[in-house]
Amino acid sequence: FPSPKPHKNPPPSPPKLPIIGNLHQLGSSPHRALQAMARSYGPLMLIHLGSVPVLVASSIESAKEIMKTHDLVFASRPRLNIPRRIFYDNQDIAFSQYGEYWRQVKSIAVLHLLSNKRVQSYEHVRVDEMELMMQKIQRANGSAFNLSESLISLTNNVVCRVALGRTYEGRKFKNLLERLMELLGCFSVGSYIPSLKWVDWLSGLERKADEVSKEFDEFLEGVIDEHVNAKGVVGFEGSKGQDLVDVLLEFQRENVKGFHLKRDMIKAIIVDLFTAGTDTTFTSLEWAICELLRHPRAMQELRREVVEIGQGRSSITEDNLDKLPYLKAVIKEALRLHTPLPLLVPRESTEDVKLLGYDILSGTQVLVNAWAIARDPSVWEEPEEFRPERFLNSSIDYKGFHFELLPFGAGRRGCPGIQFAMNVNELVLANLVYKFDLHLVGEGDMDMSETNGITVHKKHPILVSATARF
Ligand code: HEM
Repeated sequence: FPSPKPHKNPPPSPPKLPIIGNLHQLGSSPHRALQAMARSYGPLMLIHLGSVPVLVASSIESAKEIMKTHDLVFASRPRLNIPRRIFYDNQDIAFSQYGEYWRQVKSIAVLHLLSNKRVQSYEHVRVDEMELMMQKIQRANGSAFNLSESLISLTNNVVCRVALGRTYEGRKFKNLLERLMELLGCFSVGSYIPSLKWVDWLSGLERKADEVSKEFDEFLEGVIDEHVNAKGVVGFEGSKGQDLVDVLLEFQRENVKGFHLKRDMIKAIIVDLFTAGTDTTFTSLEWAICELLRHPRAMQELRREVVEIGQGRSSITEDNLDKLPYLKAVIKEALRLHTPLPLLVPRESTEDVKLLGYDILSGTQVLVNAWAIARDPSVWEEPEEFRPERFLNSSIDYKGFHFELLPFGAGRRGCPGIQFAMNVNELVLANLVYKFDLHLVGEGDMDMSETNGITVHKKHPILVSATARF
């Protein structure tokens, strides 16, 4: 925790309560509560979660200051109680503190695990899993079909096959992943109010985190042993070439640049790929489909585009995807309205710094309200409306260079999995709309309630009735 230093010119702060600070104001939907607070206290405000000062950025300018102008100062992450227990003392990529270790593992991720070339090499995995899902929908033969559940299986299976070489479809693995994600979304009192650390223990939160990480560890031990024993027989059932565990084990053997990748580090990175890669990808796809079902004109336009490209062939292939501007616009618009991680992943400053005239102390936690920026009426026309057309003649992209649209963050800490996620989402969405007429099951409008947690899902699954078009 930061040492109490005199604070010369801090950003505006809402009044706080003793001990809990502003915690009680966050409610079940912190991104919405913080958006409302920013209307009174400005686009750069300092709130207090327990005893921890947290800087909240809610405008393009303030986000740019943090993730571009002073990106290096804000390139660390806070040490939080639950992630520390899950990621082998933060030896993963997403939660590790800024420094040489993070630089090494991030560069392994960017250059070797998630590079465009590597992602491309798994096209067969995406196509297989997409076709399997389409067959399941077809078999439902027009009766109510839980599309959300199917999308979760698809994203889990893709990450499993790419990372581990095969799928683990049993209920047990799915349940383990669900518990892991739920824990990451839990609020740990002890991380913010040191004097109440015992609450995490008493509530069973720490025990649950330790149990889940132990179970995951046993699972990963088995996976790694399997890979080590199968040395030379690269790739498992159904996969061609290397999977990501193979790539990491090769790094370990070769000791590249004198950097020794220990077994715990490999496991932490794999857990990261699951926690950062499955839920986010599934959620963004689910919201995109949900908006299309609510907006028949947009659905029709996308249908027109894919039919023109598909020309009666059985599927839309990956090499067609670049010829589908409306598809890309739909996905961008869904990411704008439903930023899967609305407050991104918290950062932490490592030096004192001046931001928009305010003094920010070293050790301040930072949240960027990307969701609020993406709905800012001073930036976006009719921001609450789903209008994919807004992106058709616009250069605005989500890769971290346009600060009005930041679903993947930006700068050094930006998401390395954009290509991975987008290849899955574009392929699945294009084929779903190409192959089926989808209708919402049930009466009335689609329920748009959100879950609370680090990733914001649709609360209730999408149930559709699908008629095959071929
Ligand atoms: C639609 C899907 C996804 C969304 C919305 C998303 C979003 C994000 C965000 C907001 C961050 C934090 C960025 C920041 O601090 O500036 C992040 C980091 C990260 N993401 Fe993603 N992500 C997605 C998919 C993926 C996938 C598929 C993978 C890997 C398979 C992945 C791996 C990571 C990792 C390893 C980090 C940590 C980077 C670091 O701390 O240096 N993400 N992601």
